[in-house]
Amino acid sequence: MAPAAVIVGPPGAGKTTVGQTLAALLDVPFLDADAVIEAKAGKPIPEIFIDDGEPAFRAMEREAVAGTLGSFEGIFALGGGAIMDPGTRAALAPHTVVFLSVELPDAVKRVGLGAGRPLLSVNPRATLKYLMEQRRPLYAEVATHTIATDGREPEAIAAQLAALLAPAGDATT
Ligand SMILES: Nc1ncnc2c1ncn2[C@@H]1O[C@H](COP(=O)(O)OP(=O)(O)O)[C@@H](O)[C@H]1O
Ligand SMILES: O=C(O)C1=C[C@@H](OP(=O)(O)O)[C@@H](O)[C@H](O)C1
Ligand SMILES: [Mg+2]
Repeated sequence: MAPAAVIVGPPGAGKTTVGQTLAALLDVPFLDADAVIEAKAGKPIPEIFIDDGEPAFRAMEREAVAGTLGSFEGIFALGGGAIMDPGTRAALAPHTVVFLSVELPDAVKRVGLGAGRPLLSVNPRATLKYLMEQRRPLYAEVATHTIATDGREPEAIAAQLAALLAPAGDATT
C-alpha cells in the first residue's frame, strides 16, 4: 500500500487546499500530516508547540509520516517542515511526491499573519523567506513532480495534478 501522491512544499504552497481538491477529483481519501499529529496529540499544532516545543512536534511528525506512508492509499499532504528530517526524506524515496512550489509574494499573501502556524507567528514574511531558502533544495530532492502555483487557482492546480497522476490509458476520448 502506498499513497497515490504525497504533497510537499512550504507553508502557503496550498498543500492542504490542493490536496483536498485533488483527492475529491480522484475520489480517493485525503490525509494531512498535521491532522494526524493533532488527532494523536489531542490538541492543535500551536498548542503542541507551546506545551511541548518544536523538537517534540518534529518527533510526532516523523512518526505520523512514517506510519501513514506504509498504510494509506490516497492523497497525503505533509507539513512544510517534514522534509527537514533525513529519515522522512529517505522514506519518501519510493513514492510519488509532488512539490507545490510558490514564490515569496504569493506565499506571504496566503499565509497572512501566520495564524495556526507557530513558526510564522513573529515576522511572517522574513521567517517564510528564510524557511523557503533553506528548504527549497530539500523539496526538490524528494520531488518526482514539481508544479508552480503562483497566480493560479487551487482547482486548476488540482486538475493538472489529477491528469498527471491518472494512469496511462485512463483518459476517455
Ligand atoms: N493556489 C492558491 N491561490 C490562492 N490561495 C490559495 C492557493 N492555495 C491555497 N490558498 C490559500 O492559502 C492559504 C494556505 O493554504 P494551505 O492549503 O493551508 O497551504 P499549506 O498547507 O501548503 O500551508 C489558505 O487560506 C488557502 O485557501
Ligand atoms: O513549515 C513548518 O515547519 C510547519 C508547517 C505547517 O504546515 P503547513 O506547511 O501545511 O502550513 C505545520 O506543519 C507546522 O506549523 C510547521
Ligand atoms: Mg497544510
